Amino acid sequence: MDGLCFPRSSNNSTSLMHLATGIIESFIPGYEDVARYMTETFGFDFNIFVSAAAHIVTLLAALGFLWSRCRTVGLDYVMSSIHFDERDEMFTTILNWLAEQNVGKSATKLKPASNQPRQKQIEELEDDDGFDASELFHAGRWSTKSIPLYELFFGRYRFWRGCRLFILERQRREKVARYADEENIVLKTLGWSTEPIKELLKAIKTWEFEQEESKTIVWSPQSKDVRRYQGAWRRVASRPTRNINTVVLDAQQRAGLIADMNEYLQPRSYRWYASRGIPYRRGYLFHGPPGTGKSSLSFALAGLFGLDVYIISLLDPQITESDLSALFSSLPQRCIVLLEDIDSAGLERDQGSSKNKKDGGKRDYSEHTESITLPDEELTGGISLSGFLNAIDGVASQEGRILVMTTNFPEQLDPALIRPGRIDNQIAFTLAKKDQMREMFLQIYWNETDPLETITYDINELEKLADQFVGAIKEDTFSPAEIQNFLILKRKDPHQAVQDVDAWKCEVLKAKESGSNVVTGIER
Ligand SMILES: Nc1ncnc2c1ncn2[C@@H]1O[C@H](COP(=O)(O)OP(=O)(O)OP(=O)(O)O)[C@@H](O)[C@H]1O
Repeated sequence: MDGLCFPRSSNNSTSLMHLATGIIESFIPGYEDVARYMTETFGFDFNIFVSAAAHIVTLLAALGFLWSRCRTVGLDYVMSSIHFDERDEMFTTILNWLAEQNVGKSATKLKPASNQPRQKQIEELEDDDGFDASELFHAGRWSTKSIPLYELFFGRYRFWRGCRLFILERQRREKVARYADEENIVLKTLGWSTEPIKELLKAIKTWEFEQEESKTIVWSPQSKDVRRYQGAWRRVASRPTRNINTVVLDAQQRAGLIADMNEYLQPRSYRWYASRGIPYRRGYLFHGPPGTGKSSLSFALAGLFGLDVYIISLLDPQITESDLSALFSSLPQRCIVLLEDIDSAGLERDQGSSKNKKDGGKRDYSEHTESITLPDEELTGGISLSGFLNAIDGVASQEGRILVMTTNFPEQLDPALIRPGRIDNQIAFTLAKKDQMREMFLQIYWNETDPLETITYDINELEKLADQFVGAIKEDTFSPAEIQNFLILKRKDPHQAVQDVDAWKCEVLKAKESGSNVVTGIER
């Protein structure tokens, strides 16, 4: 310290001061010169000033830290909270709800909504009339109009509901595995009861219901590698609900089916089944030729009763028998499980052929049907009939679900698959009857409720045209899908449909007879 010109004193505080000056100098070269200059200019020891400032800053930082700890611990003590991770059904709903509230609208940090169904953006576009229908459609241009949906970024948000303050914290969590949850949210409020948060959650659920009232949510099995962390099912679509009246069926058949499902779904039915020891499950088989409305009716029924649809393909190589059991056990209490084209799912029983015979895990179904032993594993699709029956009947399988199987070939199904108790009601779909064709014709051209249509037809005129149209086609000849396809082609003019129906009919029949199923060109 020889180079220093500060007045020397023998007391300890001065030597400490010089020590401090030396330390500061080693971090900030030139500090000594500045300190000397300041001391000489202003006539006081600048080192004392710096040292005091350093003490004050340290003290304030310590106090700040203590305050934040006390506040967190103290607030945690007087607050109740409910925690959600990504697997919880409410996780996305809460974020979506919040994004719509003032807190979401005024937030300065947002992120694109990861779980928002793409469908929503597309629907918002559908109302867009900024497109000229006479121009060629261009998907790229159309998609530039899509409005991305956002949700709150990680952080802490406060919002009021009535007189109560709520806090939402969106937190990133440490990754415990490749596909593990990476975030969670915590809803907090002041007080030692979680009731106000539960009330809020009920209101959020109601909001969600109102948002999706006219939607049917479709789920499919989660892919294998993420199933363990993100649950068995994944929401794949949210489709506009199909009005049950748009599926043209025999009126009595439709009414009977609706009454049957309604009776089953009523909460009191659960008690009735339980008190008699009958498993609370119901199964339907929709059978008939392709394009007769089996899938359409399944979705329309889901919409009518507000049920989600869970679709499983038994041919999915990712689904093993144990996966199937897990899928059935993690269904919600009320839903429709749709298994389409069950005849092609390769569910076979082992008849003792050397090809299929396996030693282990046999199950005897003699009690239910003829004396036949089924192995636990068959070849096709990895799911055997016994594995499938175990999954749908097993103790872990969710009660309250409705199983709908569809097939074009009911006669090919194993009796064990469709025995009462598994399939309680069978609905036969047929090729188009006269009444069905008439109803379809009227539905296509009667646009009373469609404000986008420019031409409206008088209902009496339409009824006359419908009669002419139906008069030209023999019933049980074409599927409703074929009729619909023709009417869509002629959707601009019902007169044209009546005029062209003979030519169309001949062409389709000719194609069917030749087995080609190919009809020439599209003529409007
Ligand atoms: N009964 C019907 N009422 C109204 N539309 C129908 C009817 N049947 C078929 N369609 C129309 O035909 C198309 C195909 O129908 P859908 O997929 O429901 O038939 P499907 O019987 O399930 O056929 P597949 O056996 O090939 O799966 C849909 O667009 C649907 O609107």
